[in-house]
Amino acid sequence: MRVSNSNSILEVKDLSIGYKSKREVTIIASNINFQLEKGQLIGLVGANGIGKSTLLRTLIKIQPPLNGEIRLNGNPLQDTSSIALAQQLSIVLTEQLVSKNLTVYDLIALGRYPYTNWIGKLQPNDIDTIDKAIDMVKINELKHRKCYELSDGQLQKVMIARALAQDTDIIILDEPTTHLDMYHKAYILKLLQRLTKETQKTILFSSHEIELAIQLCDEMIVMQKNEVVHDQPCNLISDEVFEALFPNDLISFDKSTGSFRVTK
Ligand SMILES: Nc1ncnc2c1ncn2[C@@H]1O[C@H](COP(=O)(O)OP(=O)(O)OP(=O)(O)O)[C@@H](O)[C@H]1O
Repeated sequence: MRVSNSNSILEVKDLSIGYKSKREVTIIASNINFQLEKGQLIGLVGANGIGKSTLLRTLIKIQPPLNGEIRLNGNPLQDTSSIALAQQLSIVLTEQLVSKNLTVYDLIALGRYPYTNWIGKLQPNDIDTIDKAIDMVKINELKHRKCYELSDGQLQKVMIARALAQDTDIIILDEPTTHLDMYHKAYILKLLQRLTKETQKTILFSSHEIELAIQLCDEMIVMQKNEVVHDQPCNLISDEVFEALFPNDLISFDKSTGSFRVTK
């Protein structure tokens, strides 16, 4: 694959994703092509069951691609060791397998595991990175609390701080706005937008908050039945990509406001 742009963090070429069992291969999406660059906020959207989580799982190397190439910082993902992967890519999943008995600080400190020795002893630069992550997400007042004491919105911020402490080029989040109210959905996505600008990290998230993603993202990946499209939100609107996302018997997309309306 061509490494055409030194700012390119993640490149996907002719990718097919899906599931293989002994008896059959189920292709969820194919011919996926995109290139994500440094400092961008990218929203991955599409209808329920279209394959967003499958795509993210493939990008984070939990699931093998059926076909095609994924390159992280120019190197094939399949050849990237677990430790090298953890130094370049961090993950925030919806259903986190965190021990909620940990304090917020200790949970965020776990983000440093790719850099600490086998005892996991934090060095001064680790502590500095953890403190910066806590400051950036503005959760200083939470740091001595136990994770089980947190609301969903607070826990989401803590998980984002943990990913920042991991100090990777790209952070990938699967539905970070699930369980949040309207205000906190906007808050979390706005926080991600600010972090891309302040840190120049690339942040890719999946979401059903299409209208917020249109307003906040630099680029979006839209999964449709027969095609996966990647472009800036304004181009996706003028190409009428959002009109084709859902059956139009119930909702339609209003180009002028960038929002969906219930058909009367
Ligand atoms: N382990 C699996 N084996 C086989 N098929 C699977 C598996 N996991 C998911 N699928 C199927 O893959 C398709 C895509 O699912 P996926 O969870 O990726 O969609 P999604 O866009 O993330 O959905 P949602 O928005 O509802 O979370 C669905 O048809 C689903 O049934």
